[in-house]
Amino acid sequence: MKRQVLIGKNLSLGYGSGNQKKVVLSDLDFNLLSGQMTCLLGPNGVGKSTLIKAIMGKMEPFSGSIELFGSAPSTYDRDALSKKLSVVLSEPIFPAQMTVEQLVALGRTPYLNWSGRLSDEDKNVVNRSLEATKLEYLRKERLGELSDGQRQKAMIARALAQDCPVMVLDEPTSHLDLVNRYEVMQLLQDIAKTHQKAVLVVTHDLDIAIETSQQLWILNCGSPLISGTPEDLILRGEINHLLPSDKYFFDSKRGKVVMHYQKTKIEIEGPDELVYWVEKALIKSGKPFPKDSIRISTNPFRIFCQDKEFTRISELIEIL
Ligand SMILES: Nc1ncnc2c1ncn2[C@@H]1O[C@H](COP(=O)(O)OP(=O)(O)OP(=O)(O)O)[C@@H](O)[C@H]1O
Repeated sequence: MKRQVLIGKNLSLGYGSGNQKKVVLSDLDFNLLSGQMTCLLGPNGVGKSTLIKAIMGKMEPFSGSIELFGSAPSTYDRDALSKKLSVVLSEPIFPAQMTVEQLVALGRTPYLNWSGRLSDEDKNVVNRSLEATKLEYLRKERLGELSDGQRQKAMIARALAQDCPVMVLDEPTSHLDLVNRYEVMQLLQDIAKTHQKAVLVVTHDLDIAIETSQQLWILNCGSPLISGTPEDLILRGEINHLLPSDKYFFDSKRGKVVMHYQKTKIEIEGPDELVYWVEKALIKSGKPFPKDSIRISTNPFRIFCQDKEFTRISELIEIL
């Protein structure tokens, strides 16, 4: 049973006051559900990090409300909040001398007794968090000596060790390679599902968000927050709210953002999938299109044009 853990109603957020007031987000309504990973997407400067600050209780709304388990985040004391909400910020501050293991153990701080010692259970949680993020081999390494991506994973491991019902991560995969991006997002999705946590991830990776999340929240300047399953947003065309330009659109058949290319005037004959890539390469080349029609065959892959036969698109482009 999914539960609403974080609710925003008519939320308006921004900076400054009086004449200097700058409203960044207005009339925002949302429900973050447990058991799901939700990805928050939107263009640079739209206010994603601002929303996270409000969720962390670091700023009061200009109007409307935000409730974490029924109370405004700013009303929780530090200990109580750190048992409800773990946060991974995009530009984390870290002591360079600290080891990965020490950082991850910090996630257990809210649960330590007066002695400040880790219990066996705390140590188990730290080990499980290192294991889940595949960081065991780096446990004794100092944070200052890690790559940006390794450090990013260590920050995620710390948030996992904090074991809160709500996890909020601001661009947690920005320094990771492609495979690690998928793996970390898949891990967060698994955690959400298996442990009934509500996970909110700010990301610019639309493809990975579509592939791994159960909910998308789309923020765009001046419009209400759009939310729904990725598949619903694609089928209803609402995903295009992320792409205000006439230059791009979300191709639902291919499942990715593509540019509006000017159609070629030449005739290309062959299987749709191959015609698509040959046409794309011809347009991108900027070369004049061949006067003759093009035919493409599969098994073996061949391009026939101007009485010649090519095994690669680049060979055809070279002669144009
Ligand atoms: N401390 C601040 N004081 C005043 N304005 C701020 C402050 N922090 C952010 N802003 C402004 O608020 C707006 C939203 O910024 P925010 O960092 O929330 O955007 P974002 O969606 O997270 O962007 P990005 O994708 O680039 O990280 C921007 O116009 C920014 O200039």
